[in-house]
Amino acid sequence: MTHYVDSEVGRLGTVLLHRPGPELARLTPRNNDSLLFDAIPWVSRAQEEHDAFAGALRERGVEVLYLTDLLTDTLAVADARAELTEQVLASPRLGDTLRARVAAHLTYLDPAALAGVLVAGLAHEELRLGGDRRGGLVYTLMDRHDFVIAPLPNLLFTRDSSLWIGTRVGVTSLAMPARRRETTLTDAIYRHHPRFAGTEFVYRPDLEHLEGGDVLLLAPGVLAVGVGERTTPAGAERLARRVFAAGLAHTILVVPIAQERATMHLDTVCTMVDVDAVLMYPNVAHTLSAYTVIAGTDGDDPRVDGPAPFLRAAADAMDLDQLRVIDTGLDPVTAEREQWDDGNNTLALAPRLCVGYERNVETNAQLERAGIELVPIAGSELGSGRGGPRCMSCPLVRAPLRG
Ligand SMILES: NC(=[NH2+])NCCC[C@H](N)C(=O)O
Repeated sequence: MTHYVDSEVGRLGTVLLHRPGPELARLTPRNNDSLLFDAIPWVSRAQEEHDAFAGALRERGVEVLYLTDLLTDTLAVADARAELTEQVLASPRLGDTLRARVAAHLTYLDPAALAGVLVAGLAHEELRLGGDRRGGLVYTLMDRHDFVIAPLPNLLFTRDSSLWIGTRVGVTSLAMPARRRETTLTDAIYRHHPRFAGTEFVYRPDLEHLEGGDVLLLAPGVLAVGVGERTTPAGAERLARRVFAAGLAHTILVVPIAQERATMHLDTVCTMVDVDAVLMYPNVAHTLSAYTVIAGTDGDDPRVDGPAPFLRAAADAMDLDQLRVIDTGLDPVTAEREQWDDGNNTLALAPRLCVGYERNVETNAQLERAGIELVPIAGSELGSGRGGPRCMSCPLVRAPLRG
């Protein structure tokens, strides 16, 4: 099985999704901020919306893999099960007494049930230790609303926890505490699931912070990496060194983005919809700048040029006269609303064909005017975690653009 991705727009063959489940039902007004959701989603409607998203992909010939299915298969591998169990038990929040109780609880779960707990977490009352203080001091003092194992509601955004460049997978290094455990799951899948046997890694979760939403494969050999709230300059430099060493790219554009929630990843302000066209948030399109990083010779440090305007630097690196820009929204207010609602965050199924949220009416009209076909999906509930079709998908196979 060859997995291969060298662009944002080559015909999509296989994608990794996560169907949201009981982990979303853990969100309350008390914890939604720290769990990085802006509202409390209606779970069954979010699932319907997600099923429609997956259906739209399948209808267009895309193979959809679900993270929970891969995780369940992976947990049937003894080493993977031991490793993943050890990782949740290692949390210093537990203490030895509670740790032993949780370990006993997990031992009896079959792979599917264990996958369920790893994703949805374990609430205080679910452990059912009775009133005899068998959980020890930590369990006794734990708030009834707290989790013994925290849920992973942002697993929905599979874009961030792993990424593919060429034939290699990168397991990323997530910046926010609420998401860090996600990569224990993606890492175990890629290292132990038979489908990925022999796959080489381009990035590891113990390296400097880097999230998939910040990485755009502008063209074969050319990457853009956003640095801001999530990916650090050190993460971008580390990725550059690793892709250069592996011969996966010759140029990396490092793009500083505002360190705020509305622009947490580069793909919240810019996605590609054709080999030479980007959909961009107009309020930043012409102010965004980029540093061009190219491989040093003979193991020297990479060379850094710039800054230059992002659109100019990108066109040069991609060997184009210019990059076509399609705006999110028409006026600044509509643009700001639609950017917030992930109008920019489209998933290309092929050049000039992409999936986007139906609610971003102006952005979608702009796409149509530019000759881009849009497959609209509903996202009123899915969007409450601040992510669109690109964030909710991790491409594993795209038809190569490289000649
Ligand atoms: N690639 C993306 N834009 N991902 C969106 C992730 C949203 C998620 N709630 C977070 O804050 O991490």
